[in-house]
Amino acid sequence: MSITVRVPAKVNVQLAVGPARPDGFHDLANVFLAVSLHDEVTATRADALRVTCEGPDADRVPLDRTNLAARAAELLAARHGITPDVHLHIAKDIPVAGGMAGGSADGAAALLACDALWGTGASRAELLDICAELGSDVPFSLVGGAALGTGRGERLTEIPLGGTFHWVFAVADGGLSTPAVYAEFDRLTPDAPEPVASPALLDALRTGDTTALAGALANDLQPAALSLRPSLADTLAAGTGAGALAGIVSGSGPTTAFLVKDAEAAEAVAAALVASGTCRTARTATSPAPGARVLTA
Ligand SMILES: C[C@](O)(CO)[C@H](O)COP(=O)(O)OP(=O)(O)OC[C@H]1O[C@@H](n2ccc(N)nc2=O)[C@H](O)[C@@H]1O
Ligand SMILES: Nc1ncnc2c1ncn2[C@@H]1O[C@H](COP(=O)(O)OP(=O)(O)OP(=O)(O)O)[C@@H](O)[C@H]1O
Repeated sequence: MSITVRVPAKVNVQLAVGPARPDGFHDLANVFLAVSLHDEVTATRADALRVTCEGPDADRVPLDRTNLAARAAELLAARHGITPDVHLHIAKDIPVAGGMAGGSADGAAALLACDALWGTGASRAELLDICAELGSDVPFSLVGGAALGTGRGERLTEIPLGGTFHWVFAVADGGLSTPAVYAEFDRLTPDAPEPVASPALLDALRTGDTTALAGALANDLQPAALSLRPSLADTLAAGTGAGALAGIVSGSGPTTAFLVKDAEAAEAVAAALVASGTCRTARTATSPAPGARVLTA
C-alpha cells in the first residue's frame, strides 16, 4: 500500500523580523500564503527508511537522514514506538533552497503520509507539534491557505481570504542559505523593532484586493537577500518593468515573487522575465492553495 500527499509552496506577503532571540531565532510577524506549486510525497512500506527524489532540481535534494521528509518519519515513529521503515519518494516541483519552503513542505507531507500509512492516528495538535519541531515553516505547509505566523513563525492564526491572487515566481540560479540571510539581516539591522502584522495587508487579504495587497507587500529580509545576491535587483526591475503590480523577494530568497492582476498578465510577465535573462526560469501560480492532503488512501 502507498499513500501520496500533495503539499503547496508558500510566499511570505509580509515578513516582519524582530531582533535575534537568545536561542538564535527571530520573532516574526510572518504572513504566509500558500501557492499552487506543489510537491508530492509518496510513502510505501519498506525494509528500512529510504528517500528518493525526482524532478528538475532533484540532484540538489539530500537523500540522507537530513532530508526533512526522513526526519518527519523518524519523529512520528519515535513518538509511537515504531521503527520508521518506509520508502519516501518525493516528486519535487517546488524550487529548492528558493525561499518557498520546499523542504518544509516535504516534511509536512511525509508526516501526514506516514500517519496514514502506519495508522498512528495522530491528532491535528500532535501533527502541528511535530511540524514545529521540524522547522519554523513546516506547520504552515500542513495548514495551507493563508495564516499569520508569530513566535519564530510556527504559531499560526488562520487568515480568511476574500479572493484569488495571481503570481509569477522568478527562480534564480543556486540557492541562498536561510541562516546566512538572517545573519545578514542582523548585521544590517542592529536595532530591529518588535515585528507587527500590517493592518492594511491583512485587510487586503480579507477583501481579496490585489492592488491593495501589491501596495502592502513587505519583506524585512529583502535588503539582506539583495546584499548577499545584488543581481536580484535586476530581476525585481525586470518583473515590475514588464507590468507586475509589485515584486518582492520570497522569504529568504533568492526566488522573487511578482503579484499580477490576472492569469493573462501572469503569462506575459513570466515570458518577459525569462527573456530578460535575469532568472533561470519563471513559474506562474495562484493562491490560496490548500495545505498538505492525502491523494490516495
Ligand atoms: C525565511 C522563512 O522561510 C520565512 O517563512 C522562515 O523564517 C525560515 O523558516 P525555516 O526554513 O523553516 O527555518 P528553520 O529551519 O526553523 O531555521 C533555520 C534557521 O533560520 C534562522 N531563523 C529561522 C526562523 C526564525 N524565525 N528566525 C531565524 O533566525 C535560524 O538561523 C535557524 O537556524
Ligand atoms: N525535502 C527537501 N527538499 C529540499 N531541500 C531539502 C529537503 N530536506 C532538506 N533539504 C535541505 O534544505 C535546504 C533548503 O531547501 P528548501 O527548498 O527547503 O529551502 P527554502 O525554500 O529556502 O526553505 P524556507 O523557505 O523554508 O527557508 C536545501 O539546500 C537542502 O539541503
